[in-house]
This record gives sequence, C-alpha cells and structure tokens, in this order.
Amino acid sequence: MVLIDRYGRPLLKLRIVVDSECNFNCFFCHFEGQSRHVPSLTPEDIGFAAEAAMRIGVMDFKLTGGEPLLRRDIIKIIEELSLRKPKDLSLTTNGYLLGELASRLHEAGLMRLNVSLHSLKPERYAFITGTSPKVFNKVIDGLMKAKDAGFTNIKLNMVVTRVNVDEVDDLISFAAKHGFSLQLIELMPVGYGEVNFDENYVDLNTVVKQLMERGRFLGSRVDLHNRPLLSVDGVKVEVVKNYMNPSFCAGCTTMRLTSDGWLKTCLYKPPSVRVWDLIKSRDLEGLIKAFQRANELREPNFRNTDNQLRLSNIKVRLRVG
Ligand SMILES: Nc1nc2c(ncn2[C@@H]2O[C@H](COP(=O)(O)OP(=O)(O)OP(=O)(O)O)[C@@H](O)[C@H]2O)c(=O)[nH]1
Ligand SMILES: C[S@@+](CC[C@H](N)C(=O)[O-])C[C@H]1O[C@@H](n2cnc3c(N)ncnc32)[C@H](O)[C@@H]1O
Ligand code: SF4
Ligand code: SF4
Repeated sequence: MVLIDRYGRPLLKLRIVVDSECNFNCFFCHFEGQSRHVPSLTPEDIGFAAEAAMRIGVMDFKLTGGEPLLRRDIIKIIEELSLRKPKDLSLTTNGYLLGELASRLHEAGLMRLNVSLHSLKPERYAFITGTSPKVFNKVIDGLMKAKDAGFTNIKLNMVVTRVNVDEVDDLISFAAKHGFSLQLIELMPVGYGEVNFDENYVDLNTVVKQLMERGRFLGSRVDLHNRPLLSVDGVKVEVVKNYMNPSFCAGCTTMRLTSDGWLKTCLYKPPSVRVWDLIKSRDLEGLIKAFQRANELREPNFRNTDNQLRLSNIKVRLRVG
C-alpha cells in the first residue's frame, strides 16, 4: 500500500531531521525548514516512527539535520532503522565527523551517503560554511575514509551560488577522479537562504545548458522530483532545480519528520502535523492516521497555475456537458 495525495503524488520517502544543531554555519542554510535548538526524538522514537511509515508504504529513509553526525547516538539511530529492513537508508552530512564514524556507519547498515562539498578551495569553503580553512582537509579525509569503509555510492552535494558557480567543472573532475556522483543544488529561499537569496541565486538551468554541450541526458528520477540525471565526463550529475519549478514539486514524494516531532508537509511552508505525543506514547494506529492526515494536506509549492486553470476548466466543461 502506498499513500497518494490530492495531487496524485505518492508518498515514498521520509526525511528524518535527527537534530537541529550544527557545527557549521553555511550562509544559505535552510535547516530543513525546522526550528533551531529544539528537543530531539530518541533512536527508539525514530525507529517507532519509521515502523508506522513503513505500514503506509514508505520504505526509503533519509537522515538529515542540522548535522546528523553530531548526534552521539547516530549509530543507534541507524541500527533502529536498519533492523526494520527499509529499501533505502541514507544520510546527508557536512562530512566533518565522517573520518571517525564512516566504518561504524557502514557496519550499522547505512546504505548511502551524501556529503556536502560546495568548493574545492579551502578559503572559499571556509567562507561558505562559516568554518576555518583547516576544516576542508578534514572533510576530504572523511570522504576518502567513507570510500575505504565500503560506501560505493557517494553523492557530493554542491549548492550552486554566485560564490562558487565557477567551480562546477572542478567538482565534476574531482568526482570523476574519486568515483563519486555529483548533485548540483539550486539555492532555495528558505531560512538563511531566503535572507541572502537575491545576491546569491543562480538559475541552475543556465549551468545545465552549458554542461549539456559536452554531456548527455540519462533520464529523470520519477521517484524523486523528476530530477534530471546527466552524464558529464563520465560522472553522473543529478540536478536539484527547485526554485519556481512546478515539475520538481509535481514529483515530490517526500515529507519531513522534524527532530521535535512534527510531520512537515513541505520544506517551504506549513501545514505540519504534531506527532511528538503519538510517538512518545507508542500509539501506532494514531501515528498511522497522522501520516494519512499529513499526506492529505500535502500541496505542491510551485505550481503551473496556467495548466491547473486549464485542467479545472476541462473538468467544469465535462461536468456541464
Ligand atoms: N524543496 C525541496 N528540496 C528538497 C526536497 N528533498 C530534498 N531536497 C533538497 O535536495 C537537496 C539534496 O538533499 P539530500 O539530503 O542530499 O537528499 P536527496 O538528494 O534529496 O536524496 P537521495 O537522492 O535519496 O540521496 C537538499 O538541498 C535538500 O534540501 C524536497 O522535497 N523539497
Ligand atoms: C540542511 S543540510 C543537513 C545535512 C548536513 N548538515 C549537510 O549540510 O550536508 C541538507 C542539504 O541541504 C543543503 N542546503 C542547505 N541549505 C540550502 C538552501 N538554502 N538551498 C539549497 N540547499 C540547501 C545542504 O547543502 C545539504 O546538502
Ligand atoms: S547546510 Fe548543513 S552543514 Fe551547513 S549549516 Fe546547514 S545544517 Fe550545517
Ligand atoms: S512541494 Fe514543497 S517539499 Fe515538495 S518538492 Fe515542492 S518545495 Fe519541496
């Protein structure tokens, strides 16, 4: 069984925001649209929430944050999820603590890793992430340790802004050299990303157009946002172009479980459904109902209103006829 929302979109994936804290301070951080410095669910709570999600057909879990590797019990969280045998279990990290944790993450059952890497220039990396230039080498070391630990499917996340758009080719070369794939992410006007959006936004379509001069289109991810997949210089490049993109939202198959126990139906905006008490009291039926309710409330953020008008006109005409 899979839940379908009012716009015909299946609910396939849960992004679990495991914490609201971070050791970095990226100038664009959206913090998954959740509040800072709030309490967090325990590993057992998260496992229980995943169980309810699996009952309604969600088999794909993404751990994110804040910085998920700051949780001292991150291994236990992964074990709790892994024992329920999901189809996909992945984590997105800034990579700072990856060197220390990579082997244990792999052993605990984590299947995939996305590592944010917005620049290959230590000074610029520090500027973007609000850290010191020494941090860059630690992140690169973490990436190499993750590869050695057995992670075969590592995606580099690059949020493309005016600060780093000149490094897209360098990131492709770096990914090619080390066997990673690359995810180009358009800046989203959420959280800090909203505050400095105008001076930093780059339309990803312009970047993709240039890449297509030497790359080829492999297809779209219909399971997730209809994201285009390209092959450029032998590297798989995934395009996360969200801003003003109705096709992206039409393919939205996700919702978020925030660290303080809300089902957040969209990154950008309410509504959210509170599930903290249902999780804490282990009310499985109540939690399944809350998932169903949140799914009914899901709405695409960017929509092609012209098309929608045309569609509703057709429906009206059919009814009248
Ligand atoms: N607007 C929006 N952005 C999303 C959504 N899901 C993921 N993103 C963004 O996509 C970018 C990449 O997210 P990741 O955490 O690396 O995960 P992912 O690529 O979505 O997931 P996988 O393909 O499973 O690895 C980040 O900027 C996320 O904020 C969504 O539903 N809506
Ligand atoms: C919120 S972070 C949490 C995980 C981890 N701290 C990290 O940075 O990888 C998840 C992903 O969202 C990206 N991101 C953060 N703010 C963004 C924004 N305003 N627009 C687009 N992507 C953003 C990050 O670069 C990262 O790849
Ligand atoms: S994007 Fe990730 S690493 Fe950067 S501040 Fe946000 S949570 Fe921290
Ligand atoms: S509907 Fe909201 S959460 Fe879904 S893809 Fe669009 S912006 Fe993201």
